[in-house]
Amino acid sequence: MAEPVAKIRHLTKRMGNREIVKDLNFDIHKGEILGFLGPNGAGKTTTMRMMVGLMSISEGDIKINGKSVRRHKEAALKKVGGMIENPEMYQFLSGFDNLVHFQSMMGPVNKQRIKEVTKLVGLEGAIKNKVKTYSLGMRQRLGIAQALLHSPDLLILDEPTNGLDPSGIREIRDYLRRLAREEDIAVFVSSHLLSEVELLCDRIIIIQNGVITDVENVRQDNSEDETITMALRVVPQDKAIGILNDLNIAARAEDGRLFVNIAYKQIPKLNQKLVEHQLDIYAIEPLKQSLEERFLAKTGGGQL
Ligand SMILES: Nc1ncnc2c1ncn2[C@@H]1O[C@H](COP(=O)(O)OP(=O)(O)OP(=O)(O)O)[C@@H](O)[C@H]1O
Repeated sequence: MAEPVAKIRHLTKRMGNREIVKDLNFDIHKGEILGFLGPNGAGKTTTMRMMVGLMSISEGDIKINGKSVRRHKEAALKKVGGMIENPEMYQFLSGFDNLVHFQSMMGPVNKQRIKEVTKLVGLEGAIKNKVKTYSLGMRQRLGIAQALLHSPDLLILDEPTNGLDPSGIREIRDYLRRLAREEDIAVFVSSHLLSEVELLCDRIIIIQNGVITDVENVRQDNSEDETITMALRVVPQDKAIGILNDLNIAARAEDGRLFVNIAYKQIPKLNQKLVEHQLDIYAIEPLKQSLEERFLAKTGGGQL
């Protein structure tokens, strides 16, 4: 795998005698959307503020493209775009003029880039309208466009879907996925909603009380030897059980389905056998556990 865009090592933040963030270690890779999931007050914003240089680091370091945020802050943050808390916008200016204004504070205005980022977040039709006419979702997208102006390799977004309705959440999700895929950007996004990060992210880091308690792959690629649980809806069932037994696969019948634990690579063979014996196959599907179920199983019902 290519070098990670960001390497977070032993990252710690102290305020007074409290450790708000304790010894965080993780990497963020190009093209991935990494979720940062935790309840209110877990330390997500504090971590992100350190990652965009808005807050000093007490201990440890963050390296972006190999450059240390602690020692070479300006060079390290050159390729980082962030939207932490609600983006500040001029309500009486158009979205376009807001982007021009923001870009002019950082250097020369590049209208071509403004057009590109506008397209990336799907605001072409409204970019000349005043921001005060925008919905919350459009403002969030304009904030993301602003963070993208200088073509960052790493985009850091703190609760970008906060306060949005389901269609607004969906829009942000679609645009972020497109960004990661088409621009090959690493996206690090926080949320306190498990169901939301599960839909959006490739991988999720769970933080509780300033400590990483879990890292989960959301899009699971099954390796050949991995054992998975499959649910089979086949008729007649007793004949199917006989075939499974011949293949040394134990089956459990429940609710009109058969549940089997088999190696991923055995699935085609099983399929073939059932067809050969002319069984009626209605479904052969992996029994997926939702992230919530996996999380509850791991924490023994712990609260997020
Ligand atoms: N400037 C500060 N001084 C003292 N304590 C702080 C400060 N900022 C944050 N905290 C505390 O640090 C903890 C983590 O806060 P943080 O905002 O990082 O959490 P969070 O996971 O982003 O939660 P939320 O979603 O509510 O913003 C909280 O207990 C908060 O009260």
